[in-house]
Amino acid sequence: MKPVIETRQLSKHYGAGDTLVKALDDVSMVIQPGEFTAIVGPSGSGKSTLLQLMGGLDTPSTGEVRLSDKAISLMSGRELSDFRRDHIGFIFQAYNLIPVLSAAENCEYIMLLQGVPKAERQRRVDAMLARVGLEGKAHRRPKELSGGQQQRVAVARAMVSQPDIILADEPTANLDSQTGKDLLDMMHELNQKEGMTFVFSTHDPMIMERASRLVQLRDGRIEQDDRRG
Ligand SMILES: Nc1ncnc2c1ncn2[C@@H]1O[C@H](COP(=O)(O)OP(=O)(O)OP(=O)(O)O)[C@@H](O)[C@H]1O
Repeated sequence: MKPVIETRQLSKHYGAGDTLVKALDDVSMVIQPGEFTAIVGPSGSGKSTLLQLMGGLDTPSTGEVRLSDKAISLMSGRELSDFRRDHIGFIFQAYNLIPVLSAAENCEYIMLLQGVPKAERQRRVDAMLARVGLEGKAHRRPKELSGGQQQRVAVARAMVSQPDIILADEPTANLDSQTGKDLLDMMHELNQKEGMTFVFSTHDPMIMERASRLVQLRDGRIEQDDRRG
């Protein structure tokens, strides 16, 4: 199977000399379609840095990221932003919804940029909001929704443009444990039923328990990489 994302000897350094920080240090890994991967490790071990580089939101100091077998470094800025838009869904700890747009409009936005026709946009938004349990709340703005509901909108927004992979940076960190569990159940179901590939950066034991693969980072390096079942 063609990997969704591959990193080759990826490093990200900040500063120099005595103040050099190796946020990521020689990380090579392959994410296969259908995986439900948790990247774990102590605070400062490089989890967010790895996710940002994997999604082409940041550039490495050395090494390479390949998305669907294409090297990011060979893409122009425009090509990369189009590629990200069309192939990668992002979910962030702080939800990052657009406050002035409704739940439905937040989901519709990327499809507008993709040029998806209106009727198709509407169909996909309705189906996806129902899928994440938000039917009836399509017209609410983020501030009229709870944290868990906002994160559900973020999952719907990430899924609705039919990406190859969802990169989720500590998606449950701001949620109480029951709301976090419900959200995780929903993402796990999307993985199991629809084969959506997920990579999480997380401290959440519930995500670690469900993950099909656990990658442990320490000081910017992979300490352990276990696939289960
Ligand atoms: N812009 C930056 N400038 C300097 N150092 C940075 C920068 N961004 C990250 N770092 C450093 O890189 C290292 C890895 O940071 P990163 O945010 O990836 O860790 P993390 O594992 O996601 O941590 P947490 O679990 O606390 O979110 C840390 O030592 C951090 O201080």
